[in-house]
Amino acid sequence: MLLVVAAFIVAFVLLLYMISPLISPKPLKLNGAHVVVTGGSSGIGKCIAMECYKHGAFITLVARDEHKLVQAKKEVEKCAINDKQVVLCISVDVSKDYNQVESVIKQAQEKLGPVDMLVNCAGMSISGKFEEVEVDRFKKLMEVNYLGSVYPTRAVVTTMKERRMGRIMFVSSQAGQIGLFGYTAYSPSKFALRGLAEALQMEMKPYNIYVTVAYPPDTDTPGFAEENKTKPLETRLISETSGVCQPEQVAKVVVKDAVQGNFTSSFGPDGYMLSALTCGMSPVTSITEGLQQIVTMGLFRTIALFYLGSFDSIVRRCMIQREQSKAADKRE
Ligand SMILES: NC(=O)C1=CN([C@@H]2O[C@H](COP(=O)(O)OP(=O)(O)OC[C@H]3O[C@@H](n4cnc5c(N)ncnc54)[C@H](OP(=O)(O)O)[C@@H]3O)[C@@H](O)[C@H]2O)C=CC1
Ligand SMILES: CCCCCCCCCCCCCCCC(=O)[C@@H](N)CO
Repeated sequence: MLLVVAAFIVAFVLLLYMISPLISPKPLKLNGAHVVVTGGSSGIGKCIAMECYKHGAFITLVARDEHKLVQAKKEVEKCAINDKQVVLCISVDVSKDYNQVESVIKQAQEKLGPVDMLVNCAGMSISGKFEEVEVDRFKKLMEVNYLGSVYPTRAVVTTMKERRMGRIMFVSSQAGQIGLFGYTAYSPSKFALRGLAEALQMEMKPYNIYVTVAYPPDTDTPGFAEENKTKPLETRLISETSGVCQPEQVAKVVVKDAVQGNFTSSFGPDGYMLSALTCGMSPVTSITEGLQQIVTMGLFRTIALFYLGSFDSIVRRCMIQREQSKAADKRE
């Protein structure tokens, strides 16, 4: 009898342990909130700012080029839902000097109040074969994509912890979930954000601060157009698997996930599968999410093997084609 009771108690405690991390946080109210968007002057970042503005937020746009910032400010202002809303522009390089980043964030907080949500979207991509990418580009991408997210985050967390509230978003990429041909410099800088986010979330959760990592596929932006100018054929063919989406759609999804406090934000069916497959030890934010991961893991891994096979064959085909055309050139 005693044994049965003890077994029940143990089972109950285990169940509580399993369920406790699954409890969803309370959604953030965007109306009246101060949202800082780095990389807010273009592409995905600009659309995230517009999406938040449509929900009544106050916005600080952070980027380097002042002209682009002013243009973006005008576009964001068109999305206003009341006449109290304000868009502030700050020109700074988020990847260079921490003190500078800290001081501009301070300025923004003085003008628009404490930051409720930080969106780390400033970033860039360089693609190319490993041995053809200039060595200093590896450092550059880590600086912009990784340190450029660490610095603004570091500048806001103290106040967030004091206020016992906040949201921090990191814009990674599907190339931050899977390493692809041509992304030897880019992928690591996006994988790094995941590690940062996991560690940070564990520290921040008791303070009611929730971290979101967004993994968009190729998205139709000025940055994407720039990247395409030098993208290897292999990278293009492999990326086409998950298609190109519009920044407005991406913005809608990621803002919703951040508001809800979801740790992972993915886009489209491939994005969904990739996220379930690569969930690892990442935090779970709802019971459905946890159950879906448990049930689909084996199936998605099976599907993934077919994808990997097709990527390998793309790489092989491109190599053979290149060798043939080289040989033909020699003959001429
Ligand atoms: N488009 C895509 O296919 C995908 C993009 N992503 C990621 O989304 C993010 C946004 O991409 P996207 O919208 O395409 O890019 P864009 O090139 O269109 O916009 C990038 C933004 O970041 C700013 N920025 C770049 N470097 C710095 C810096 N050092 N300091 C401050 N601001 C900076 C730019 O302004 P300025 O140059 O004036 O500083 C600009 O506002 C990036 O992190 C990218 O890696 C992820 C998946 C897919
Ligand atoms: C079950 C398994 C499913 C597997 C699906 C795999 C799909 C892989 C596609 C990867 C696309 C990478 C896009 C990178 C976008 C990016 O970050 C740059 N464009 C930035 O400018």
